Amino acid sequence: MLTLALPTGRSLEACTALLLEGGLPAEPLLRPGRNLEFRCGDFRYLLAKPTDVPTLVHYGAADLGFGGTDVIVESGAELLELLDTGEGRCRMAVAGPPALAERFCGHESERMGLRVATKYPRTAEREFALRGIQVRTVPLHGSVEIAPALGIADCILDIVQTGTTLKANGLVVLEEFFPVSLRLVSSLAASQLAWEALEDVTERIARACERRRRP
Ligand SMILES: Nc1ncnc2c1ncn2[C@@H]1O[C@H](COP(=O)(O)OP(=O)(O)OP(=O)(O)O)[C@@H](O)[C@H]1O
Ligand SMILES: O=P(O)(O)OC[C@H]1O[C@H](OP(=O)(O)OP(=O)(O)O)[C@H](O)[C@@H]1O
Repeated sequence: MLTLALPTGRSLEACTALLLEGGLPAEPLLRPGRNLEFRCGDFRYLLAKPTDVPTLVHYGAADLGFGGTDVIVESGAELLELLDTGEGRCRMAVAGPPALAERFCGHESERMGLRVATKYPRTAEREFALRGIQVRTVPLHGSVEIAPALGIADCILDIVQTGTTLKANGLVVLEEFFPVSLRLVSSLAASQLAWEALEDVTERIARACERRRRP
């Protein structure tokens, strides 16, 4: 039996669709109610907060999991990426008031010490450090775009999809760090102990992704 950890929230619908379109038994996920665990044939599904999926996979509570690149990178968990589903595409970007744009065009020293509000403090520290810039993170759990107007941060690091939230809060993209999309990951242990089963599931989901991409 394989255990898959699935993120609740906006990604659950896409995960369920990919499983069903890949021919995996996942019908109960269409009406999950308050249940957090489902068994269907040879599969067991766990519903978890998106940010907890990498942790469940890392600690072996699940063999596989679906997660956005944003939460996977932020978790710091050592996972094996099996597939980029192409769903939930957006980008991890630094944004701020337009007046800050000049500092982002100039030398790194102009960005030193910036206060960055974010749901992704580890990612912020790592990505800015890779660019030779030390920042101070202001950790928040949501509504990050309001932080510069409140005076508690100079800029934000968050995911941007349509840009609607940035625009509504008077912010612009200053720099894009990396693309984000929904990935299928496994633990290193599961990849060694159950490689054939993982490969079969990955291929089925990959075919479902391909069919979705076809016009
Ligand atoms: N605007 C967006 N566009 C595309 N994908 C997004 C967007 N916002 C979040 N995501 C993806 O969805 C995931 C988080 O989903 P969501 O925002 O529903 O989480 P949540 O609110 O913590 O979930 P829950 O409803 O269980 O509390 C992220 O990992 C990201 O990859
Ligand atoms: O570019 P857009 O299409 O506007 O999407 C980006 C917004 O979506 C996500 O927020 P979410 O809806 O999850 O709200 P929260 O993080 O503030 O709770 C993300 O954190 C951005 O705020």
